[in-house]
Amino acid sequence: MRSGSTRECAGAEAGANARHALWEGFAPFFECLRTTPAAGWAGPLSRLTQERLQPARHGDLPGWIAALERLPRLAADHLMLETPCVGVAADTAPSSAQAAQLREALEALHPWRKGPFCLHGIEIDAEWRSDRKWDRLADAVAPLTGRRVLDVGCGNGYYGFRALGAGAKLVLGIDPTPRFVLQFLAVNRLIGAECCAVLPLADDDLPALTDLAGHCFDTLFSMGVLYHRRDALAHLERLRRCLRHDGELVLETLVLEGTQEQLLIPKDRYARMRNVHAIPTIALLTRWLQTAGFSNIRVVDIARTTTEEQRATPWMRFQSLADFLDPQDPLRTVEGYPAPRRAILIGTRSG
Ligand SMILES: Nc1ncnc2c1ncn2[C@@H]1O[C@H](C[S@+](CC[C@H]([NH3+])C(=O)[O-])CC(=O)[O-])[C@@H](O)[C@H]1O
Repeated sequence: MRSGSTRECAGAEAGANARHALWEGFAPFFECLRTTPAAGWAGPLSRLTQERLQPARHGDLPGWIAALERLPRLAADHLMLETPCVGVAADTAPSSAQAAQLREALEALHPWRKGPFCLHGIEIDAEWRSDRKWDRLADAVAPLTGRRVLDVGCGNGYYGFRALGAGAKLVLGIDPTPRFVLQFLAVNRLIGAECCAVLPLADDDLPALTDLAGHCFDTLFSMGVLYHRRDALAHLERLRRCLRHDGELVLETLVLEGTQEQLLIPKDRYARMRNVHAIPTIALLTRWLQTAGFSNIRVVDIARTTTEEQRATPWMRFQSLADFLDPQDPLRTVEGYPAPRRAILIGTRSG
């Protein structure tokens, strides 16, 4: 029989191995960050990342880390970062045992909200066809070649990979949901991008970092986040301070139809989401952007979200948009509000 102290040692060793599997995924990014004007962020960011990913902080984390460790090591001979299905393939297809192991480890990270990903023959058909949003913005943003990109509320980092594919030299994604960080680590364990990471942070973490090494990003994405923030102006001001002068903000958010400055404040839920605080018209959103210090503001796309773009799939088996719309009138949510309609606005940091 094992003694208590042997068991403790075995537990400590397993914990250390799990931490190793995590840090192995972030290390190349921190090395890359140290070569940029944001080098001052590397220390605080890595400390914050370690703190937020303490296994004790999140009950599911040990299981997700174990899934990460079960991913087979496969050659990354062909990267696919410029195609709708982001992914990787090897010259030699994985064995059936490796393919089964890969599928099982990726399924352990369910639900996959953003994608698609094509990983050694396995297609992760996520809830969102994120490639469609990318198609709506790709030609409108300043060319990403050689730029440093910050993606706030990036989910599992789908757009970060697309930004690398479009020539960005460094992409930092932040998202406070640990599952999405682990999904990124799984995908990137296979892809092997060095100057790209998703870290477990929120927009509230940005001011402290900006004081250390502000103004260092050339392009900043904030997509699908503004309506989750109680103080939209504070969110926009934080974003501005991370951008260099003339740097570009790409803001995607829910908008209300109408030409006047108006704001919908859902009474309780909006499309079954508890945390949608406010939906402005484009006129009001434009004024918020001006107030926060952006200029050259332009609307590059307005689109109603369709049930082809957001839907349940085998990789996201919960309810999705079709369940959140009024079955008698798909132009309304189940609560009777206008159905989701999203706009992409681009502005540059003026001050
Ligand atoms: N305070 C916060 N700071 C940063 N992120 C946050 C915060 N609160 C929530 N999030 C994160 O913001 C993301 C919102 S989804 C957009 C994903 C991607 N951008 C997309 O455009 O597909 C919404 C949608 O599906 O559109 C989630 O990943 C949250 O964890």
